[in-house]
Order: sequence, then C-alpha cells, then structure tokens
Amino acid sequence: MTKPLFETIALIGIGLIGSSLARVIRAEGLAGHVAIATRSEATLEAARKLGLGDSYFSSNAEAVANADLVIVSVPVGASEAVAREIGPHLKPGAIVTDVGSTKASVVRQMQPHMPETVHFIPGHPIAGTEQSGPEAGFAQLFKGRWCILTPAADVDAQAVDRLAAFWGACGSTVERMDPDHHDMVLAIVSHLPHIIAYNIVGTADDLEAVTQSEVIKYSASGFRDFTRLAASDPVMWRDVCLHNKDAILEMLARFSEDLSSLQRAIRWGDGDKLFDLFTRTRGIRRSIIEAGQDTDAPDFGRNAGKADVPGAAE
Ligand SMILES: NC(=O)C1=CN([C@@H]2O[C@H](COP(=O)(O)OP(=O)(O)OC[C@H]3O[C@@H](n4cnc5c(N)ncnc54)[C@H](O)[C@@H]3O)[C@@H](O)[C@H]2O)C=CC1
Ligand SMILES: O=C(O)C(=O)Cc1ccc(O)cc1
Repeated sequence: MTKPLFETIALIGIGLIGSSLARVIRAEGLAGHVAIATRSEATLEAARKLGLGDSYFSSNAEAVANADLVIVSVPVGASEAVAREIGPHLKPGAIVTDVGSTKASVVRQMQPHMPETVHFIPGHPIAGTEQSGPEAGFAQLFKGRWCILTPAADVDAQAVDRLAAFWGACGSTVERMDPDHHDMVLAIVSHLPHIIAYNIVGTADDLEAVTQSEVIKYSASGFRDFTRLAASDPVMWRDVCLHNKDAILEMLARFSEDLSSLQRAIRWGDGDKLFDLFTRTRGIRRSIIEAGQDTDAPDFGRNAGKADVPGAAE
C-alpha cells in the first residue's frame, strides 16, 4: 500500500464539493485520516451517516488542529468567518486551500488570518452541478476537469506542487493563474451564464401569470437547460455575485451592448448579421466538444463529417 499524499486532511464544509472531495480522497487513498467540520449539526449528521470521514467536528477550529491539508468548501461569503476561526489553530507547515468560485475576494478575506507558518494556496475546481449538500457529491466529479490554483508569488513552490499533485490524483488538470485574471475569465464563462439563466427563468415565471401553464407545458430543451442552471444553490450564487461584482458588472455591460446590437439586427431584418453570429457561435460549440471539454455532448471530433452527427447536416 503506497503512502497517502497527506496524513490528515480537514474538510471544512461538506456540501457538493466537500463531500465529493471526501469521496475521491477515500477512493484514491489520498489521506490517512479525514476530519470533517460543517456549520449545521444536521449536515454533520448526514455526513456521518454517509460515512464520509474518520472524525466529525462542530467546531472548524478543532477540525484543523492536526491537519496537513485544510480544504475550505463553503459559500465564498463565509470565507472570512472560517479563516478567522481556523487561523490560530492551524498546524505549522499545513497547506490551506479553498474551492470558491471567486478568487480575489477569497484572498482578501482569508489571507489576513493565515499565520506565516502555513502555505495558503487558493483554488477553484471548474467542476460542479446544480445540486448541493452532502448527498449530492460523487467521487468522479473532478475527473477530466480543470482546477485553477492562484498562489501568491512568494508561496513555497513545493507546497504548490504538492497541492497540484493532490488535484491531479482527484483526476483534474491543474492551471496556475492570477486571482484577478481568474475572476475575469470565470465571470464570462460561468458567472454570466448562471445570471442569465436566473434572469430568463425569472422572466418566464413572471409571464406565467399571463400565459397560465404554457411556460411549463411547452418548455423546449433550450429553456430546460436554463432551468437546470437556475436551480443552482441560491446562497452560493448570491455570494458569487456579491464577491465578483466588478468583473461581473464589466461582463454584463459587454453582454448588454452585444444584446442591443442583436436586437437591432432583428428589428431591421439584418439576416446576414444574425447568420454570421450564429455561424461563429456554432463553431465555438464544436471546438469545445473537439477539445473534449463536454463529456455529455455528442462527439463531433471523432465523427466530424458523418451524416448522423447531430447538427452536422446542412
Ligand atoms: N456547486 C458547484 O457547482 C461548485 C461550487 N464551487 C464553490 O464551492 C464552494 C462550496 O459549494 P457547494 O459545495 O456547492 O455548496 P453546498 O451548499 O453544497 O455546501 C456548502 C457547505 O458549507 C457549509 N458552511 C457554510 N458556512 C459555513 C461555515 N461558516 N463553517 C463551516 N461550514 C459552513 C454548509 O453547511 C455546507 O455544508 C462555494 O464556494 C462554491 O462557490 C466551486 C465549483 C463548483
Ligand atoms: O453546473 C454547471 O453547469 C456548472 O457550471 C458548475 C459550476 C458552478 C460553479 C463553479 O464555480 C464551477 C462549476
């Protein structure tokens, strides 16, 4: 039996991401001991029933006391409170990381509470679903996905390599990035799509009063895709919006400008403009699938040009 990557891992927060980590850590033998802490007693009890860890704590501070790796998996708005609690109890030499969907704000919230004796390396697995809670997790969640680490320039390189090796063992490919750059990129590829989904489903719900049950009755797959994203956890996404405010507002401004331009094209019957945009975006979808980034989608890459490929027929 090979030695685990870490003797003790503490998981703070045991929802979708924390419980998926617990499962992959167990499946891959990445820790000798997994300590779990979470805010509510009911969630801690659920984690215990699911057998996700080796020890369970109501106190975040107690859970981290002996840990070599601490992974904070809570809504980004709770990062400061957690860092304040655990800071004085961290073991010297420990690696402290998180999984939050925004990074600059997490650094601002957590860094001041980190003692100099620990290695603080923020992270973000680009992997998730619209589900939340400890029952929703699964060990394969991170497989074939990216994980972005945003360490400060002066962080110990060996500690960063060790954390990268951990994510690699979870099945992810690791990239390093500056926190502000991360926030700008994620604003367009993840945060805006969720905001647009919340908005369109909200608009349709408002229309429901006018159209009675037609919104549900005739909802086509396009609208259904939006409802999946719009079913994502309200606390998590409230916090993402509040904690990546600048980047999201900048991307929303760009988005609104482009939407106005599309609106004009429709109003003035500019079919060429519509056709050109729709052709360009179809190419983007295909290149994502060719790059193997969408495991649920039909494989345009292998079957390109064949008649039975959805969307390929002209
Ligand atoms: N859901 C997703 O698809 C993804 C989420 N993330 C990020 O992962 C983090 C966790 O998200 P999920 O696991 O989806 O959320 P979740 O709602 O499933 O779980 C959050 C957990 O944090 C706990 N918690 C809240 N405040 C706490 C505190 N002060 N101390 C200890 N525990 C506390 C809750 O009890 C719960 O167990 C968030 O920052 C989110 O932005 C990152 C990638 C994907
Ligand atoms: O469910 C989906 O489609 C997602 O986009 C999951 C997701 C949500 C938040 C993240 O920070 C990363 C991934």
